[in-house]
Amino acid sequence: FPGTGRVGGGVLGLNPELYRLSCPQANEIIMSVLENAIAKDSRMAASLLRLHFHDCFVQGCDASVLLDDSKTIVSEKNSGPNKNSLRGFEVIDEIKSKLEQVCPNTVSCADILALSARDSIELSGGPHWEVPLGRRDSRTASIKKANTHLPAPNSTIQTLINQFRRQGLDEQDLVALSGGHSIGVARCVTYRQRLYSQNGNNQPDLTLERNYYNGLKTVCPKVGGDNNVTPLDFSSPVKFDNKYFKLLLWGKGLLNSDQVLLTGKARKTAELVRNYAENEGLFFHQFAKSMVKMGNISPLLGSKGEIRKNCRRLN
Ligand code: HEM
Ligand SMILES: [Ca+2]
Repeated sequence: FPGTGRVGGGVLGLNPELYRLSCPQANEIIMSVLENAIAKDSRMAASLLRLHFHDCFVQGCDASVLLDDSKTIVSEKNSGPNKNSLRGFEVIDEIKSKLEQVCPNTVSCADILALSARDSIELSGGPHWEVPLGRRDSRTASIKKANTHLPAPNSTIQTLINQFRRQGLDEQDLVALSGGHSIGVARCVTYRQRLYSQNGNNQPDLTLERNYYNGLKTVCPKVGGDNNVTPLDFSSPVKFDNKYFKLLLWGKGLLNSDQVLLTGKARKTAELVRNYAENEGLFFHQFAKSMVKMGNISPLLGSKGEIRKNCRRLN
């Protein structure tokens, strides 16, 4: 099974069938909570996808991102990339409490994050994939790694490639997973630099298409409005599709980290952007593959970690 190879000391790898006997209702419960949550707030699918990503890039997919501050924990929620930005914690709480009622001490918070990300994509019109299961929950968190390992929106292409490589992910994974920005929104603070002073020279990023740039300036003024949000993919912000890549071809990527996949002078990533813009099936196929790969980053297996009863705190 995937996940087996990269773990030292675990006796078993991850297994998509893990809860078939121990919690057969798990999939249905998760799906029904998500359907309601997304019906109430269409952005929630995007927020849950991002939660899984921000978990996996910090200590691996171990639900470290869900831990609140406590005597022994410095929460990752207060790191630069996460603060005032991550959302969806209440939805994960609701899923966890329902699962604890029907199959106590069985489904880990880390697996709930992976399954919620998968189901959110499906509910948004994207591909389906099988999720290897059996990640256990950490007894630690790392605000330091959250501050250093999560990519920044003004990253260069080389920084993005390096940060993904450090997680065992290659350029194909970087470009396909960036397609997660097919849904959801970003705050003005995350892209303001591109509008007003891309290189500290009081000039906008010249790769921004003119009309798109003018529109963005109205939501994101030079001063103030830090938390004003705008879609990452304005052409279909709640539908998971390949429009994100088409927008990049037209100079309408929102974040610098989006646009440099095409313009950043890395021939491989630029070619992948063009391929995914052209062929949605190819994008869906690679996205599913890369999500499984990301979901397998350093899981806690065997007797490592624990199955938390409440995702916000240690048992
Ligand atoms: C390649 C490097 C990446 C960078 C630099 C990046 C950066 C960002 C930033 C700055 C935001 C807006 C946050 C805010 O304004 O509060 C965001 C949102 C989002 N990101 Fe990424 N991201 C990256 C990769 C990914 C990946 C790999 C995924 C998932 C597979 C992902 C999924 C999302 C989603 C779904 C949202 C919208 C969340 C919402 O609306 O609540 N991102 N990202
Ligand atoms: Ca983690």
